[in-house]
Amino acid sequence: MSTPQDINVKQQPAVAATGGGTDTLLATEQLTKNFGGLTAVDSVDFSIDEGEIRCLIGPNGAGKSTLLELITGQLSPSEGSIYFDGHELTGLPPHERIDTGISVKFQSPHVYENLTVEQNLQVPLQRTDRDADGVMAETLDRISLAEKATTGASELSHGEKQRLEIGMAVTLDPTLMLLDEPVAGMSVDETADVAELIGSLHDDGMTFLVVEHDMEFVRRISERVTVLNQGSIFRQGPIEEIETDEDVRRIYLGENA
Ligand SMILES: Nc1ncnc2c1ncn2[C@@H]1O[C@H](COP(=O)(O)OP(=O)(O)OP(=O)(O)O)[C@@H](O)[C@H]1O
Repeated sequence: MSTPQDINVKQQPAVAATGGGTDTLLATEQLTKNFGGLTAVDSVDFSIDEGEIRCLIGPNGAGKSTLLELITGQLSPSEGSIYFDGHELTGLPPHERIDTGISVKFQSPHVYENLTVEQNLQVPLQRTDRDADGVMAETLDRISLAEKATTGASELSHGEKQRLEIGMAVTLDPTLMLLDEPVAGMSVDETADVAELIGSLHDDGMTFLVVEHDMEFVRRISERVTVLNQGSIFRQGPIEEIETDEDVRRIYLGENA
């Protein structure tokens, strides 16, 4: 098992190559993942600045979830490196990455159906030495589930379950939150609630990387967007530029337009 090295990401070539500024929080360098003969993520140099809400978009099979899972450590890269907040993450197991300040909410809800809302939040809280009562009250309030604290998770709507899972990640007070399709299958109102929740966490300084297909939601939460296509970064820039880019429309937006 490798140990975190004190690497200043600001000095990494990948950061310079991808235009990362002096506040780069996460950087990947030549990150590659092969599944047999298929290259799902192909030599990706990618970076996120501290305080950003970055959305990662792209057609089905572009490699978005794979990139996320390489960052969390669910998958090991075939080649390349990942740096976060001054440490090299490559080779660290997922739980050690969480300890560096990365939390993740995967695509499908991972709440404990047989526990109440409060008990679900207690699960990650046990990992921390934070003031459990204070964090519990604040989180319930943030995710608008205070009135359902003692309700069984199985009785929650899809949107409430998604908010609960974001809340579970928030209890760890992460620096970077990774969200994989957080509003998939949600109603317009539920989607608006999640956008508001992300906005309020961002106001408090949290950085986000969000994989999402819902362009209305992307427009609402993100200023800067990265487009992945066939495992490579295809375009990167402000949402207004990305949306009007003919090539992006062709490979991605055309699907949903
Ligand atoms: N465990 C795996 N084994 C083999 N191939 C995989 C595995 N995981 C993903 N792939 C393949 O890698 C490619 C990228 O998949 P990935 O799920 O990362 O794409 P995505 O952009 O997240 O797609 P979607 O938007 O549909 O979720 C796809 O061709 C997929 O079939």
